[in-house]
Amino acid sequence: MLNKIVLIGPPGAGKSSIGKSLAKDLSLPFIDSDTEIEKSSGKKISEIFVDDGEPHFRALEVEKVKQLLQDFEGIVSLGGGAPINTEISQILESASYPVIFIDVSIAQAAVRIGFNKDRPLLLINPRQQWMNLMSVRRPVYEKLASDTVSSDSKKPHEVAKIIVEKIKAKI
Ligand SMILES: Nc1ncnc2c1ncn2[C@@H]1O[C@H](COP(=O)(O)OP(=O)(O)OP(=O)(O)O)[C@@H](O)[C@H]1O
Ligand SMILES: O=C(O)C1=C[C@@H](O)[C@@H](O)[C@H](O)C1
Ligand SMILES: [Mg+2]
Repeated sequence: MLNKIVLIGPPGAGKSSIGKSLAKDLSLPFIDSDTEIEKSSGKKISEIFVDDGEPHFRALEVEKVKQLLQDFEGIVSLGGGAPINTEISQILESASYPVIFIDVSIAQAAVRIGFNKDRPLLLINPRQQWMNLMSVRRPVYEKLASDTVSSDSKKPHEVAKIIVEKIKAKI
């Protein structure tokens, strides 16, 4: 039985929006690693970056994501940088559940991300930073993904529908 689907991809791909739609379609619960880190720490991600630094955020992230991947049954949206951690990538690489890379072009990501202060890695020159992150991360996302779906020019519920079709075709 399908009890877990993990969504990976860069900021602005639509993981959180698509994940919620997918959860509704499949009548499964939804969880977002960023939101869970914020709940446990009582701080926004941007505050953790400013107050405690990125290494502290990454330490919280690896523990939270490992716990979610082990215990949570439903749709899991991971923070954009989570798959870069070796412990997390090893878990995803040997996973028996679908790992979906939500791809997006820089043109669409730029529109969606804008200058949102909630994305601490993209505060200065967000377009260039996003491209820098993607040049390192794209090969990792591609290696870990059991399927890739682009969210360009599609609404979250349309992407969710495509994901369901791809997964059902494999069962
Ligand atoms: N398919 C889409 N078309 C247009 N806008 C979208 C689409 N998907 C998401 N958005 C919008 O883009 C923004 C980013 O979406 P979302 O938060 O779901 O992305 P994310 O991949 O979870 O990003 P992050 O890694 O920063 O959490 C939101 O404002 C959302 O409403
Ligand atoms: O791409 C990243 O490294 C990040 C993406 C967000 O989901 C958050 O996890 C945080 O802002 C870091
Ligand atoms: Mg998100």
